[in-house]
Amino acid sequence: MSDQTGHTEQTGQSGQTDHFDLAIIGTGSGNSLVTPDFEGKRVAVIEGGTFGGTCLNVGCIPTKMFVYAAEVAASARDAARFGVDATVHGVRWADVRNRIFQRIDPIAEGGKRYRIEGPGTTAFLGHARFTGDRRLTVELADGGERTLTADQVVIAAGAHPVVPDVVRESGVPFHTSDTIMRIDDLPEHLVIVGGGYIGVEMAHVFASFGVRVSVVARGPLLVRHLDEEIAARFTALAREQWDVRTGTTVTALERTGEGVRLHLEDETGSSVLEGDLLLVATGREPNTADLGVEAGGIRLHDDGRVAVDEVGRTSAPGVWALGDVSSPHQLKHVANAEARAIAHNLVHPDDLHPLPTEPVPAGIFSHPQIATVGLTEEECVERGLAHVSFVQSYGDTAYGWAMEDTTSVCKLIADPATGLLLGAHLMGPHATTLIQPLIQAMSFGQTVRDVARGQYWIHPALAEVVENALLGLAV
Ligand SMILES: Cc1cc2nc3c(=O)[nH]c(=O)nc-3n(C[C@H](O)[C@H](O)[C@H](O)COP(=O)(O)OP(=O)(O)OC[C@H]3O[C@@H](n4cnc5c(N)ncnc54)[C@H](O)[C@@H]3O)c2cc1C
Ligand SMILES: NC(=O)c1ccc[n+]([C@@H]2O[C@H](COP(=O)([O-])OP(=O)(O)OC[C@H]3O[C@@H](n4cnc5c(N)ncnc54)[C@H](O)[C@@H]3O)[C@@H](O)[C@H]2O)c1
Repeated sequence: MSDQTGHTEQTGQSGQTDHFDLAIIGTGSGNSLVTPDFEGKRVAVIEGGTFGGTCLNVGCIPTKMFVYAAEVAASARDAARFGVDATVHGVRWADVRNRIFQRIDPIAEGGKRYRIEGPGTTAFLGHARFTGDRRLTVELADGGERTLTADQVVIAAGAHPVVPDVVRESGVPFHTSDTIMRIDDLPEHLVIVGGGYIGVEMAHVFASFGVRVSVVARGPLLVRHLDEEIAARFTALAREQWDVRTGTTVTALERTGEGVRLHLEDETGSSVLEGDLLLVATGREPNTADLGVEAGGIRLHDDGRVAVDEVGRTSAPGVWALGDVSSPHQLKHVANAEARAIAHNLVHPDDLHPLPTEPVPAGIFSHPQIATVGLTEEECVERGLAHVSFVQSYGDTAYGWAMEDTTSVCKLIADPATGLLLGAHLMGPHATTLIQPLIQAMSFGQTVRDVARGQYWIHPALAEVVENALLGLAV
C-alpha cells in the first residue's frame, strides 16, 4: 500500500472496509482532535486538500505575515511627519512571498508526514463523502477509492470562496484568497470585488506594497456588518488610500490584453473599471455540497452549514461537526474553541461540554485595524435595548497624543441598568490587542465600573484609550 493512506497494518486492502474508533474529515482545526485520549485507538484522518487547512495555508497565518510586511512599508512611508526621514525604495515581492511560504509550507508537509508515519493515525489523502451511516468513501488523490466506517465521525471540512456567477460565467481570469498570495509579480492595478474582511485586508497589503487598488463593494459602506459608525469612519479612511466604489454592482466582465475590464453600475449610472489583476472576495460557503450528507443522515441549514446542537452533535448519531462547516462565525478562534469542546465530548459522553457561544470577537487586520465584540448600536436599537454609548478618541489619551493620532476610536456600548458592556468596537493601531480586556469583561460579566476602577491601567500606555472609554460611559 502507498504511504498515502498511512499504516499498512491499519488500512487493509483496497475494496475492503476498515473500521476506526474515530474518523476526522479535514485537517484544519480537525487535526487537533487527535488527543492522548485516543492513544491505542484507531483514528482515520482524511484530507482532500493541503494538510493544515485554511488558517495555516491560505488564511490567517499567511495573510497576517503579509500584513506585517505591509505595516513595515506603511510605517516607513509615514515616518517623515515624526522627523524621521525614511524611504521605501521598493518591495521585493518574490522575497516577501517566499519568506512567508518557505516558513509555512514545511509545517503543512511536516503535519502530513506525521499523520502518515506517526503513531496512532491513518491518513487518507483524498475527498471523503458519506455513503451511509458513519460510513465514508474516500476518493484518493492518486486514484482509487477507500471505504471506512467509524464509531464516531467529526466533520471539520471548512469552507471555500464563493465566486459570483457574473465573474465565473464571464471566463475572465480571477484570483481568490486561495491563490492571490502566491502570484509571481505584483500587479500595477489590483481590482478587488468585495468589501468584507478579505477585501480590506488584501487592499491594505497590496496598497502598502505600492499597488494601485480599487475596491468594488455592493453595500453603501465597507465592512458593513460592523457598527455603522465604525464602518463609516473606516470607509472614509479607506477612500483616502484606495479607489473605493461603494453601492456598486458588477454587471459584466471581459478580458483585456493583459488584464480585466469590469462594467459597473451604481446610482449615478454605469461605468467601466480596468485593472491588471482581479481578486474576488465575496464570502465563503461551507464545504457540504459534495459531502454525501443525505447518505450520512446529516441535516443542513438553508445556507449549507451542517446543523449542530449545543454540544456539536449533528442529526446523525455519532457524527459531530465544528468550525466553518457548521459555525455561523467563520473565525479560527471559534473553530479552535469548538474543537476543544468536541475533543472532550468525543470521550466523555456523560459529561458533554457546550460549544462556546457569545460574545464572539473578531479582528480585521487592515489599515486601520478594527476589532469588534458584542452588539452594534444598530442591533441594540433593533432589539429595543436600553443602552448608552461613548466614543473615545485615541488622540485624547497620552499615547494617542504622542502618536499624533487624529482618526482612531474606541466605541463602547453598555446597559445603563446593569452596568454591563453590550458591545465594544475599536478602530486604530493595535485595536485587536486593545480589545481583549473588553472581551474578558463581557465573557465574565464584569461591570464597566469594576473594569475601569478596579485595576491599574499602565500610564501612559495606549490601553488608557480603553480605560477612558469605560470611564466615559455614563453607567
Ligand atoms: C484569507 C483568509 C484570512 C483569514 N484570516 C483570519 C484571521 O485573521 N482570524 C481568524 O480568526 N480567522 C481568519 N480566517 C478564517 C479561518 O481561516 C477559518 O475560520 C478557519 O481556518 C476554519 O477552520 P476549519 O478547521 O473549520 O476549516 P479548514 O481549516 O478550512 O479545514 C477544512 C479542511 O477540510 C478539508 N476538506 C474539506 N472537505 C473535505 C472532504 N470532503 N474530504 C476531505 N477533506 C476535506 C479541506 O481541504 C481543509 O483542509 C481567514 C480566512 C481566510 C480565507
Ligand atoms: N481577520 C479575520 O478574522 C478574517 C480575515 C479574512 C477572512 N475571514 C473570514 O473569512 C470570511 C470570508 O471573508 P470575505 O471577505 O470573503 O467575506 P465577507 O463576508 O467578510 O465579505 C464579503 C463581501 O462581499 C460582498 N458580496 C457578496 N456577494 C457579492 C456579489 N455577488 N457581488 C459583490 N459583492 C458581494 C458582501 O456584501 C460582503 O461585503 C469572513 O466572513 C471571515 O469570517 C476572517
